[in-house]
Amino acid sequence: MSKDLDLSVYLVTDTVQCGALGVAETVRQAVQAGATLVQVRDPDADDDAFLAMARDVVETVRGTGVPVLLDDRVHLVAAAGADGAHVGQSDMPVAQARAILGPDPILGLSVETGEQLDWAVAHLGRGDIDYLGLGPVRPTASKPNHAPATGLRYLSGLAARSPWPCVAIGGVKAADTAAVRRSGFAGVSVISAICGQPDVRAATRELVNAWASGGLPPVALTIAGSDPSGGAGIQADLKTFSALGAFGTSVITALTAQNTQGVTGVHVVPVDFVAQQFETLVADVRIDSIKVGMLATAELADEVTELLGELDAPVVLDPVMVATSGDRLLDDDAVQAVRRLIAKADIITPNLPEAAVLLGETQATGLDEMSAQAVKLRELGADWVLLKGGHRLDARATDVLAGPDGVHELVSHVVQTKNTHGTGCTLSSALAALRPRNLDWPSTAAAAKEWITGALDHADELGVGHGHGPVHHFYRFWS
Ligand SMILES: Nc1ncnc2c1ncn2[C@@H]1O[C@H](COP(=O)(O)OP(=O)(O)OP(=O)(O)O)[C@@H](O)[C@H]1O
Ligand SMILES: Cc1ncc(CO)c(N)n1
Ligand SMILES: [Mg+2]
Repeated sequence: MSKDLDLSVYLVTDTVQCGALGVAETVRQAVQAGATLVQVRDPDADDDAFLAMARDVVETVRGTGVPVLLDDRVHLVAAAGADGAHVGQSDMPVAQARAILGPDPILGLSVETGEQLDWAVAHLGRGDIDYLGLGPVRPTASKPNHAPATGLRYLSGLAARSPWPCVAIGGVKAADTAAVRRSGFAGVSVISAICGQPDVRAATRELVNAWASGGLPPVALTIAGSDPSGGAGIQADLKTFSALGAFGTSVITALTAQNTQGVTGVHVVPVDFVAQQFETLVADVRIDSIKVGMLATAELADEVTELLGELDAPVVLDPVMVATSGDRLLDDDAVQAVRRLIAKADIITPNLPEAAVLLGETQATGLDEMSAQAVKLRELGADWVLLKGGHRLDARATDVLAGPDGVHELVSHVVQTKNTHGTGCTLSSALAALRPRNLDWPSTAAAAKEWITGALDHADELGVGHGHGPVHHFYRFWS
């Protein structure tokens, strides 16, 4: 009987690495964020302590449908109420384990070499085991004396020959998930990629989302204006997408003649051609995330509102009204149309002047006012509002994120630079690039804030223009 096992995100616990959070709470948060299988592992614990921990984990996941396996301790599976066991090459032989477990519980086997796989194929029936753990992919702290890492290429060769589904194990990181998925595995088995992570849910969701994407990068779409100076607009958006691991696509709403000192002209793209760019693209290319920037006119804003109804990807709306130089980028009569578009957005990212215009109020000066305006802006229809603080820069460069769960502050240090052209475009594009791989908007916003701060930290290394220069979109890549 083939068991319907979801091996995609397989958590192996490590008591030491789980730290103060503890094993059961780590498991609870990981399962909440989408972990599909749990193996309780602690080679140093005695049976009594191990059984207590296993029972705690079984109770923690009760009702979720997520199976709990015991590492090596086949004889404790029934007492723990667990769903099966996993044995290594030096643990109890599979035949003996299966005799103790009976036919129904899940049984996994570690395999490190081709010879071990050949032995299993020659000596084990299809139903004797349910999956193989192939590894180690790379040296792992969890098994310091383990067989030398054989690497994914070698292991995928084993997976291709295996009659059982296989998980990749041993030093597997979130960044490996795409390659593992493309290499024919049924899942990733991880310890330190989840255990001991500062945010277990976010770490787990990154694995879940990477696996769900089939190993492909998210495709992000920017619907915005062109900034020839490269610091803002679609140019900044596409650089940001690329720097953060998304494939960038674009629909251009307006051409600007612009440099780091100002905007000398705007040519708005005819609405029908904006629609034609969009329809031609989405007819062929999947879109996982959307950023909307400069719209220039009410007509364009209303057209984009219609077009967005054709997709269900998350939408980041940067309600662009004025460039850093102070030049207008949105007609006065277009504000109401932008308000209508907000209802289609999942998150909006106004700066302080834009928030004041959208609310018909004066610009917030203090943090309390920022929070109040961010909360009030949610009434326009977007669940999340990221009110950017670049125009009032307190000591922590505080932005305010308001959502269904309240208000979050996003903080960093203040970067002493004049090169802040396009910071808002860049931040909103970072949200669009990161959202498909993240747990939720708060974790996405925290990652985007960290990234934009780094781009500002390195902005002075570019030397572009004599006015407010661009931020450094590729600071993580250029030496
Ligand atoms: N000097 C700085 N130091 C640190 N963070 C900054 C600085 N200037 C801006 N930021 C951050 O950059 C992000 C963008 O905020 P900002 O208010 O500049 O957006 P914006 O006005 O829409 O930018 P633009 O319109 O030029 O694209 C925010 O996270 C803000 O806190
Ligand atoms: C094209 C374009 N979009 C957005 C901004 C906001 O900075 C800009 N300066 N130029
Ligand atoms: Mg802006």
